[in-house]
Amino acid sequence: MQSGRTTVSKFLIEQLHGTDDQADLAALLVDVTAAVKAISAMTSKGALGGFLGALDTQNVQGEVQKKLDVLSNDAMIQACEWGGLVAGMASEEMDDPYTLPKEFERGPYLLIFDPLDGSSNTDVNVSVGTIFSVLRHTKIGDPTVADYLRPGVEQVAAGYAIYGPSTMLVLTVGKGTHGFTLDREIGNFVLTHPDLKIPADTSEFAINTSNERFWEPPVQRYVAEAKAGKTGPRERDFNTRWIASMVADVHRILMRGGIFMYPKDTKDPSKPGRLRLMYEANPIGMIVEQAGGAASTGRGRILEVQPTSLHQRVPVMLGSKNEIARLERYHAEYDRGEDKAFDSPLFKERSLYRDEARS
Ligand SMILES: O=P(O)(O)OC[C@H]1O[C@](O)(COP(=O)(O)O)[C@@H](O)[C@@H]1O
Repeated sequence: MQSGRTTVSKFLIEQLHGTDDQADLAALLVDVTAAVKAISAMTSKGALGGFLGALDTQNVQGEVQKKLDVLSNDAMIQACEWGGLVAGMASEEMDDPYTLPKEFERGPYLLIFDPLDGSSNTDVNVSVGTIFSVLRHTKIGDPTVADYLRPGVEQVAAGYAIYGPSTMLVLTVGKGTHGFTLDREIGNFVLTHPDLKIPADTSEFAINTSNERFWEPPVQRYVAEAKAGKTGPRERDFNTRWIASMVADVHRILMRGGIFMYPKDTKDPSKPGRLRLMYEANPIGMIVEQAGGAASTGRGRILEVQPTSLHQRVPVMLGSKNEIARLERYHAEYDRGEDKAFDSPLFKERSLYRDEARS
């Protein structure tokens, strides 16, 4: 390996030196990187390995499972169950938490993950990812579901892998957010993006605009003003991107700023959003905050949401903190009934959206 390069294991041991989690947490995260390398090999092989396509099974969200969803889930379990570092695991692809086989020692952590994020993109060769969150588990014996339902502020580590042109790992143990690139020649992740910082301001937003008429007015207002650009109250032009892989959209924001939104909408009022709190919003929220950004439901900090179920969904708005602050202000004005913006000419044009969303 080229001199001066730092591998992820060396980096973690240095970052965790002298902390309670010194050895075990570093070891667990290294086990996670082993799973990520296995998933990276499968995603990069694609059709050659017969890894594409869907199964005739559905996960607890009612989504048709892709072959890679299940294979990635297996890879995470096999890499992390044997080391005596976890007491249990929970995943987007499993209805209930995974109980370790009897022969494996129970460890001090709970690992919660989305084994393959953006799986709607697997068959079209667009970047996908793996997202993970680590909580401390101090109780003796197998954890109950309630042991997992802890707010994001209690995470001791979080990260994601992105399987794109290169495979990268971005993680935090609460001391900033750092990026590593998989060097396939040595089979290891090397520190390439230390101390990532998200600019406070941005002119780039990411949201699935096909849901626009279902959004709440504060989000309609924010997007309408961004689209109006120089001709509107923001007096500058905005750009938009939507990859439909949260990891890929968030990675872009860590590289150059921006905001990502998957707000609640009236498409399915029973669901307060599409993305899951425990293994999407919380880990990404910690990564973004540790990089100087903000992560909000629109009405408060995501990491302070008290979970009530393993697969619950939340509205997600995250990225450049000044734009998130603006979005929160729009929500507060709307909730106080002070949404004067909706009397603006910009909105008179778009009255269609407003009325429907209020009804
Ligand atoms: O299909 P939509 O509405 O654009 O939603 C895309 C969003 O859904 C997700 O694919 C959900 O994640 P999963 O693929 O893990 O279910 C996110 O990665 C992405 O941001």
